[in-house]
Parts: sequence; structure tokens; C-alpha cells
Amino acid sequence: MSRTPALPAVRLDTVTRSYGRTKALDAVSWAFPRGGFTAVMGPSGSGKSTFLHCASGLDRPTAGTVWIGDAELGRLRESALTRLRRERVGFVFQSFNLIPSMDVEENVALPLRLGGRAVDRDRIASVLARVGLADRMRHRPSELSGGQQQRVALARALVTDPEVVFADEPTGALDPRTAREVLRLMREAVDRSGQTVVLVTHDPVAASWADSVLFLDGGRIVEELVSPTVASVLARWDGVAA
Ligand SMILES: Nc1ncnc2c1ncn2[C@@H]1O[C@H](COP(=O)(O)OP(=O)(O)OP(=O)(O)O)[C@@H](O)[C@H]1O
Repeated sequence: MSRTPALPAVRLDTVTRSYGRTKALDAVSWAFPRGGFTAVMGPSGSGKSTFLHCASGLDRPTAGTVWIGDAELGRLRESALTRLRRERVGFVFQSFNLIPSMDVEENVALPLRLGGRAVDRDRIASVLARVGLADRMRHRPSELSGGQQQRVALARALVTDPEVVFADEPTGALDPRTAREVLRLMREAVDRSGQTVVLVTHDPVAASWADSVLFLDGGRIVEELVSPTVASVLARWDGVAA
């Protein structure tokens, strides 16, 4: 079963991703515990996006193995991998990636439609209520603030009840107060719904919401900081970025 408690939500075993002679990821192994919130930090070019893309099945590693739950991604054909990403994984990006011509309800319903699933309006209403936007169903993205758009994107990521949500700099374009609201909702997805969140960020405040922070440097994991605070993240960051 995909939700066997003993299985990590995501596991990487000696994953390397090369671009020519550059090893963007260099034999990285890690297991993300189910129901955990992990932040991934590191200097520019350290491999964070590559890590997230390989861990989520958006990209295929050059070598090594990735599992999401019980599914070994390298064994899946492209169509099965697409289905797995659609049904078992949620994505949130810095740039929201909402469809401008669709209203909020249609944007949130999109993963269900693409997956050929029934669009249950109560489910959409409930996930929008969860992110505090129940009264905005008929709005277009352009009629919403950046923070509201990111909350729609989070609702869209959560609507399929995914095992794991991958977020790439989701608060990068938001002011601190709005960012806090998005982070609180991600924390809630972990604490109340047992979902797993993997968050790539440059922001020590965002990282301090996680249960642990992985520091990447030169395509390798060089540190894990458990129970991070803003101060402890900054202190480690100085060490990694030095
Ligand atoms: N498509 C690509 N083609 C060639 N090289 C790439 C490609 N994507 C990434 N790289 C290289 O791999 C390394 C890691 O890049 P990656 O984007 O994963 O870093 P990052 O930590 O996410 O950086 P940033 O914080 O600046 O977004 C860099 O040296 C980068 O130049």
C-alpha cells in the first residue's frame, strides 16, 4: 500500500544528476519521514531545484533510485510517472502557476479533471475553506493578491490529498506576513492531515517552520538541522555558505 506507515514518504538512494561534467546532485541518499516537514537550503547552484525535481519525479536522475512510497520511479514509464505525480504528489511554485482564464474553483479542480476523477464540489469548497478562500471561488487569479493566489495554488496541490507536497520557494514572491500565512497552512497540512512537505527555500524564517533543515552544497547533503530556529538556521547557513 502506498501509505504503509513504515515506508518513508520519499526515499533517494545514491542519486546523481549530471549535466555534462557538472554533478548537480552527487550520490545523494535521504529518506523523508511520512508526516514530516523538511526544508532544503543551500547556496545558489548547490542543487536544491535538481534535488526537488528528482525527488518528485519531474526529472529522472542519471544514476540512483527514487521511491515515492512504494513506487520506484525509475521503473515507471512516462505515462505512469505522470499519473503518480498527478495523484500522489502536490506541487507549489514561487510563481503560483495558476491558469489566468480559469476561476479559483476551476483552478483547484484541475488536478481532479486531468486525472479523470469526479469533480466533487464539496471537496473543492472544503479545501478552499481550509486555506481561507471559500468566498473567492468565482474570482480569477488576476483579481487576487499574491498571497491569495499562492493559497489557491496550495489548495490545488492539496485537493487530491497527496502523500507529499513539494514546494519550490513558495514564499519567495510574498511579503513576510503573507508568507507566514502560507507557511502556517503547510505546517497544518503536516500536523492535521499527516501529509509530508518538502520545502526548498532561501529564507531562514520559512525554514524555521520545518521539523528539520537539510543543507546542500556542491550537490551533496552536508548538514541536517533538527528542530530549527531562525537563529540556528542562520548560524548553520554561515557555515555552509562560507
Ligand atoms: N538544465 C541544466 N543544464 C545544465 N546545468 C544545469 C541545469 N540545471 C541545473 N544545472 C546546474 O546544476 C547545478 C545545480 O543547479 P540547481 O538549479 O539545482 O541549484 P539551486 O541550488 O536550485 O540554485 P538556485 O538557488 O540558484 O535556484 C548548477 O551548477 C547548475 O548550473
